[in-house]
Amino acid sequence: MARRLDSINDSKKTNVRASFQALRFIPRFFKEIGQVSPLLFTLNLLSRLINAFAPVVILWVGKLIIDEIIAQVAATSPDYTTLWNYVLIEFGVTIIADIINRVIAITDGLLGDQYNIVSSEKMIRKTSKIDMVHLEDSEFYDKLERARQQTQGRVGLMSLALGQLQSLISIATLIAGLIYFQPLLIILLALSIIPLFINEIRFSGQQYSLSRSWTTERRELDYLRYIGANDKTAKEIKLFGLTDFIANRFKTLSQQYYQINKKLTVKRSIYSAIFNVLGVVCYYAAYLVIIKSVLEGTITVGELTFLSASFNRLRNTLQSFFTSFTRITQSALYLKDYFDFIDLEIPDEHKNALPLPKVVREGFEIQDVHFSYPGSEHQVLKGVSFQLKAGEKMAFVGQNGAGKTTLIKLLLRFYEPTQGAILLDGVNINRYNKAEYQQMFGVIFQDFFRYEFTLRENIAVGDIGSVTDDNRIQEAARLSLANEVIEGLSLGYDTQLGKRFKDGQELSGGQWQKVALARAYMKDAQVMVLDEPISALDARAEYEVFERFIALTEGKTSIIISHRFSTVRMADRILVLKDGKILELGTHDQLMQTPSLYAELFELQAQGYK
Ligand SMILES: Nc1ncnc2c1ncn2[C@@H]1O[C@H](COP(=O)(O)OP(=O)(O)OP(=O)(O)O)[C@@H](O)[C@H]1O
Repeated sequence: MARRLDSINDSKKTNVRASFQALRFIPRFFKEIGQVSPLLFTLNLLSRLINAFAPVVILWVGKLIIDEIIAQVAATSPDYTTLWNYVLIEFGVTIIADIINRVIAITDGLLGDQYNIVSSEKMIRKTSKIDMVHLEDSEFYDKLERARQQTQGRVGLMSLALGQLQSLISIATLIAGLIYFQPLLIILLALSIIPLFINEIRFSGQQYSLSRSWTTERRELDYLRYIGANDKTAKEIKLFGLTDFIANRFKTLSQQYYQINKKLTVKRSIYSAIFNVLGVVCYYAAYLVIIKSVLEGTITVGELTFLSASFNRLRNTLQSFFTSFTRITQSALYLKDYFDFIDLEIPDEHKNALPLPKVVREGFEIQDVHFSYPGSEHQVLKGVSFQLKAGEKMAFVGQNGAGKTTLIKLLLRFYEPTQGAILLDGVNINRYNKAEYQQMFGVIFQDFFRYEFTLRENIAVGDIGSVTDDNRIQEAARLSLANEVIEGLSLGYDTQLGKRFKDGQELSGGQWQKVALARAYMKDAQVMVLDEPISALDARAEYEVFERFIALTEGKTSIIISHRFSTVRMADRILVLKDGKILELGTHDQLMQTPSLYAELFELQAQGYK
């Protein structure tokens, strides 16, 4: 069942066969819906089953009524009892069918909503298990986009597919009526419907191909829409006068899609119209056959109304059955994307994983690590080797793009080295269970996320299980100086942060950093990593924060990335990276005593403060 990511790189051309093949996902889709709420699902199916017979029953009673009227009009002493009973039956059936229709509509809505919740949750959970390598891959994002797109269409697909089952039974009963009275009508019916069906299937395949091949562009359109109307980008867009640039880019791209789509839609409509005319011709041919039978006295007038109405009803039901069918095949192709995504194979980390050391004894050993990002030729790390001893505080410094953050990402197993290895207590880190291994770290990245949650929740994301533990949250806030932020907030820890939601309060860059830093203090992590998350703090605050960090992580292994040398010097050892290689490694004093890049940069910064 599980599939590899690269095995679902289907070609863009999707044909009719692919549409039909995608239908194999429908039973699984129904199974999932059934599991969401067995009761609602059964009720829905039963209601549809009962109502499937309603059309033929109503038409048949209609025939009985007409025949009865004609009989009573011709009778010398008419008796209307049977007639009124028929009318009463038709009335009853109509009312009951209407009530059942409401039940179908309600259960459809409820089931659809519930399935939407369950499947969206599944997607969120699945995404969290996917490797960073895939998450940073644009092709992967296209898949995700198509799977997400299916989320919106799932409710409609469900009622459509269930409706098809109902239509199928109605069609069977109506066809049985036609065969009983006039088998010739079936041939006319087939003639009127089949070309329309083939046409629908053909265009539906083309429509999906088009929409699929435009996934990347649609993602770009979404992005342009987002940056064009967004509080975060508004400042720059205004100041740099980017509105026209973004709007024009959006317009050009969407116009291209519109034009291709329009061409296809118009073509599809023209063909449909032609085949529809054929349908009308067939209907009138059938009508003539029926009239002829009445005139020859082989069927009654009631049967005439029954047959002509049945024929017409069948034609309409079949037509909508086929149109819905093509819509279903189209949606089923998206369903395939969704299931492909859900079925993505995640290597079983628990198998053969070694137990993680409870306490790090020796530390990390980075052995001749080389690394290039997937899909890139550029070697970011070129043979990096060093030891990070247990309990040691190390600082990484180096120019922008030197590879500091990349080194951290490898240490955290977001990526694997393309060459070389990283050992923890003498064992390659990829031998440990990844989730457990990553739990060992308390990390704050420079591009930490600003969650538009409350302040309390923003701090608690460092250890979300403790979201109700006021003492821990307050202590973490005190250590990171985030408690100073609270003074300006109306609802204290319960203040909503950010501007997206009602009563949200925005923080300054430095205040956000203090909040993010508090996350690192939320859990008692064995290894702490601060990847330049406090660059926006004022000099006094940064110094204070680092002093606390050093004191608090006493005896713990930690890594600090910073461009401020006053901070860096507090580390036990300093590693200077240049173009993916280690240039220098030593204590502050050692590096200062030799003519080093570190000493040069340190002096340069110190001069600036004089
Ligand atoms: N996800 C990625 N995919 C491809 N290349 C990347 C990715 N992230 C970083 N790089 C490249 O890797 C190189 C090193 O980046 P890295 O973020 O490790 O530098 P850094 O030393 O932390 O820099 P800074 O001080 O600016 O944060 C850069 O050339 C960058 O363009």
